[in-house]
This record gives sequence, structure tokens and C-alpha cells, in this order.
Amino acid sequence: MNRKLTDLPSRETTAAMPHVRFFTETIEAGGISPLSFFEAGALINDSHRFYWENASKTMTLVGIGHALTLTDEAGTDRFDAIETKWKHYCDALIKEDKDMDPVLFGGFSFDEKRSSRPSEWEKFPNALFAVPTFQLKIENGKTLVAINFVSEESETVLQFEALRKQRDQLIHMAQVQESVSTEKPALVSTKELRKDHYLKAVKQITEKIQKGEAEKVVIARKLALKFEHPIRPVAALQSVSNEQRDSYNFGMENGTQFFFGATPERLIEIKDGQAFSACVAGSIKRGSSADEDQQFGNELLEDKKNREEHQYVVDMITGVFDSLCASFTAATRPKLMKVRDIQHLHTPVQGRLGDESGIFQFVKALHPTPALGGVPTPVAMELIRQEEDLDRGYYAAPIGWTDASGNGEFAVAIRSALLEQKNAWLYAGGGIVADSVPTQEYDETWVKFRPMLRALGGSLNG
Ligand SMILES: C=C(O[C@H]1C=CC=C(C(=O)O)[C@@H]1O)C(=O)O
Ligand SMILES: [Mg+2]
Repeated sequence: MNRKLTDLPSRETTAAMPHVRFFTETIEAGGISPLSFFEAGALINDSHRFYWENASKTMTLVGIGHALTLTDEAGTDRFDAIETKWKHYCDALIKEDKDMDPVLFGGFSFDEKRSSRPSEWEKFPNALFAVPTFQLKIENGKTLVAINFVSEESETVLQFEALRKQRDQLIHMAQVQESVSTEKPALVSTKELRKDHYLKAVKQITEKIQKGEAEKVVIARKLALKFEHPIRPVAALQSVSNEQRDSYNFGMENGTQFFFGATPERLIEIKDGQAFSACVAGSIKRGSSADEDQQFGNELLEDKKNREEHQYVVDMITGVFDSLCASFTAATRPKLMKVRDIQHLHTPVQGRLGDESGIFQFVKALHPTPALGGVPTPVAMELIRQEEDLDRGYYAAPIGWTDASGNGEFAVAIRSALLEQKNAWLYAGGGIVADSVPTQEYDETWVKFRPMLRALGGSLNG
């Protein structure tokens, strides 16, 4: 374990990359809940943490601190920029077989051409990724903790020793501290922001679609919640982790702000040469009994407007798989996806990777799918900017991770909220097509707000 870091081979220096070495060291640690580890990060005053639990609950990742931060740069494609920088660091990675791969976790904003007007998202650049200093991964019944460390200097032994001490302290705190309280936060107020504007935008978009200016456009709106006391990110995660058992539960901390959510929508997973995506669009609420639930589900499967919303997404995602995969398959009819608060139409898509296609190429080609943007994409994006007039920030955008071997997974950050102390902003939207009715779309957004309202102690009645 106490490798001599200074003895390890150094890497060539290039103009693009200064003399960099990227170390990682993994140990196995028992008896840690991921949320306790996450919370231990706050106890050492780190405000750069992340949390990720995949929808099938086979893998949980927690990150504390930033060993390395990657952001976009003006004038370059943000997806390519993150991919290129990450590859450079991966080339400098020094690891042994027993060490897990370091992960790069982060997200992109929905729209890189978003307005520069002040909003709650100001502190989030168009791409924000980090390799955590301390990385916890629970998979296949094993709990692993790694230290990741990037150094541009030759003398790293002392620094690495200090990180080992900190890691042991984090594990100790995670093992012995009291578990997180399950009490819901005390909500002071819930405000619907610009409801009239939203209804008008849906009406206008519907008319434009009827005139043939676009085929589908997703329009969103937001709620502002105020609380009596600042909300701790760990409490928000605890709620979604308990309540949303079939969703991707994620959280990304950026200083005093915390973006979190429980999304059912996979954008892309790459695993051992295979690519997996999911078309998720078309919605109906859950029934109050099993019979009613099934009745609603059948209604959704047969509903012309929802099937149309869904088909645009299938056409686009299968088109991307056609261009980036050596071969692919997609179901011919949507199935139902039922999560705690809502049912969706769902068509899984799966393919075998083409030679050159990596996860960021899929993210770049897929975002935004017509479940969040529209058809045609450039027209829909322009209409969203004009008519919706909302900074979506990281809502409806790709969030996830990749590792040095090219595996990884990105979800679409819907059913999400931005928290800052005593404030939270919640976002929800829906796919508008030619026969959309503004009040019905409005009602659908209330169903989509439910996971975050539930997590934050809000009223679920809309
Ligand atoms: C835009 C959202 O949902 C999308 C994903 C699934 C179903 C949708 C729908 O039926 O409208 C939306 O396209 C949201 O949750 O804010
Ligand atoms: Mg819809």
C-alpha cells in the first residue's frame, strides 16, 4: 500500500499537458453507507461532493473533493473538449491491478447558448466535471474507497500520505456517525413562477406546430420553494434514495449549491463495448389502485398524442445508434415504465459500439433528445429560448460519469431541483405536439414535480 510514488515512472511533457502524473490507490472498506460517507465529506468541510445511484441499484458512487476539475472553454465544442482533456489525464494514470478506475463525474448545461441574464445557475459553467479526491464505489457487494491525486510536481509522497490520513478519517466518521435524520424540511412557501407565461408559451408553440414551423417542442416551467432552515444535501439524497427506488438518484454539489434529482431516463450507458439508451417520453399519472394504475397505463399505450411524443424520440435515438454503432436493436412497440409518481412510454435501445465511438460522442449526438428539446432540434432550441425564456441550467441535461476504460453512464437530469440553503428551484416540462392542450400539459408538469416535492416536504396536490 505504501508505494513509493517518487519511484513511479514519469510521463512525457507535452505543450497541451504540463508534466502531470495521475495517481490512484484503492482499499476495501466495510460497513459504510454511501450517504454516511457523503456526509463525512461535509464534516471535513468539503463542498464539492457528488452522489450517484444507478436505476437498477447495482452501483453507487460517491465523490468528495476535486482531484481534478474540467470545464468547457469558449470557442471549442464542450463535449469534445471534456473528452480530449480526460483522455490526456487517462494517459498519465498510474494504477495497479487492484485499484479501481478513477471516475470523472459531472454534467453539461441544457443549452450552451443560454441567456447571460442573471439566474440561479450563474455558478454552473456549460460543462463541469471532476475526478473526486476520495471516491467510494459500492458494486457487487464490495465497498471500495480510492484516493485520486493529480500532481504536476515531482515531490508527492508527503501530500499522498496526508491524503491517506484524511481518507482513514472519512471512513471512520462514516462508520461511527449517527445516521441521517429522515425528517422532512419545514417548507415555508411554494411559488409557481410565471405560470401565465408558461401557459401562453404552450399555446403559442402548439399553434406554431400546427402551422408546420416545428413538429415537437418541450416547454418547461419552475417552482420556487422556501424553507425555514437550510436544507442539507444529505437529507435531500436520503429522501430520494428511499422514495425513488427505480430512478437514477444523483446529486452534484457546487459550493453552496446542490443540484439533485431522481430521474427515470437513461441517456447512454457504455459497458464493455455495448451501448444502451432509452426512449422515455409520453406520460400519465399512477392510479390509486392496481386496477386504476393498469387502466391508466393502457390508456397511455393507446393514446395518439403520447405515442406521437414518444415516436419522435425513438426516431432520433435509433438514428444516432445507427450512425455510432456497428449494430443495434430497438423494441418495435413501447412498453410502460412505472416509477413512484408517474408512468411513461419506454423503448429501450441497445447496440454494439463502432470502433471509434466513445461515451462523450454519444452524449454529444444524443443531447438534447426530443424528450427534452424537440424536432427539428435547432428549430426547437430556438423556440425554447424565445418562448420558454427560462435558464434551465443543468435541468434536462446530461449528468453522469465515465472511467478511464471508457465505461460510464449518463442520465437526463429531469425530476430535479437546485438547492441553495433555504431555497430550492424545481423544474418540469413536457413534450408539446400539434394536439397539446395547455391546461393538460400544465397538469402533467405537476405530476413531474412530485418526486422533488415529495423529497422536500412539499404538497403533492398541485
Ligand atoms: C421534460 C420532462 O419529461 C420528459 C421525459 C419524459 C416524458 C415527457 C413527457 O411526457 O412530456 C418529457 O418529454 C420533465 O420531467 O421535466
Ligand atoms: Mg408529455
